[in-house]
Amino acid sequence: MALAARGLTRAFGRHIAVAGADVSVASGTITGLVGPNGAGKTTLLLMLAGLLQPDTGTITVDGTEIDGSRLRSIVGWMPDVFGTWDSLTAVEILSTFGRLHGLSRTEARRRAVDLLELVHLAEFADRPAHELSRGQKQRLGFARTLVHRPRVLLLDEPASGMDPRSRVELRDQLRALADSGCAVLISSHILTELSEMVDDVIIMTEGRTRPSELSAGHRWRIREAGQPAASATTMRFPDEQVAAQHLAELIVAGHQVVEFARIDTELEDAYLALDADRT
Ligand SMILES: Nc1ncnc2c1ncn2[C@@H]1O[C@H](COP(=O)(O)OP(=O)(O)OP(=O)(O)O)[C@@H](O)[C@H]1O
Repeated sequence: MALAARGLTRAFGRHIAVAGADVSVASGTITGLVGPNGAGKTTLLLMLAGLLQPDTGTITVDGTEIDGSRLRSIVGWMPDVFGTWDSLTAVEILSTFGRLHGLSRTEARRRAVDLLELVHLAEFADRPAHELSRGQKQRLGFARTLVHRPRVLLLDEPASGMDPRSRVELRDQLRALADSGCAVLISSHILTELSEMVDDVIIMTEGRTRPSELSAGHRWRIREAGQPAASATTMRFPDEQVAAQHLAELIVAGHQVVEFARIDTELEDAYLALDADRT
């Protein structure tokens, strides 16, 4: 399912938090949303999730404009902090959301148990949520996001509080969801991690969006034997297959390639350049 928005605007009093933002997230892809504190990312995500009414602009799914209540049935929304009902167990919390999304009692319980397996919280299934650590609550929040099998996922700083293993698992789970056809939009300040995960990036500053150069593929660093590290070549390829093809051609042509790697600081570099522009 593809999600798109055009000219989204939202003000709080006289402060314009989002000022004509454009978003396009294709089915099967993961898009990063980055920008400084206060840029308007959460406000934008809330509008895309159908939880905040835009002042102007349109939101479409697969090309059809839809309203907030329809959006909420299609979209899985994961806020940066997942408030739980502390006295309910993990299974009860997920089943309750399942019931709210129209599942029968039996289906909701089965879905809750499956999702707790997925996020490695099965041992907490029948324990009250107040026993969960912050990172475990985030994982429970991710499970809740998936209860109604959403085809669009919007995640606001989902990895905050998660340990390294949980972050890697989250990344793999998001990729699997994208591969199954979901459109995923994820905001994060951890740019190196984000850059390993995303196919595309939207940069947001002062309420406005702009695509990043990453849309045109990633830059790769290439160094041959005897070539000083500082003078390694960099090239941009649209995808990994084209990069691999170029490497094969270099080898066949007799080049002694000793380094061929994607530059993972690319997003960070673009972001810092943007920050420098601001000051
Ligand atoms: N409910 C609200 N009432 C008034 N102002 C708000 C409200 N929500 C957000 N804002 C303001 O809108 C602007 C954008 O906030 P938002 O939370 O969308 O930014 P953000 O990019 O998600 O920031 P961060 O990276 O710090 O999470 C900020 O200036 C914020 O103070």
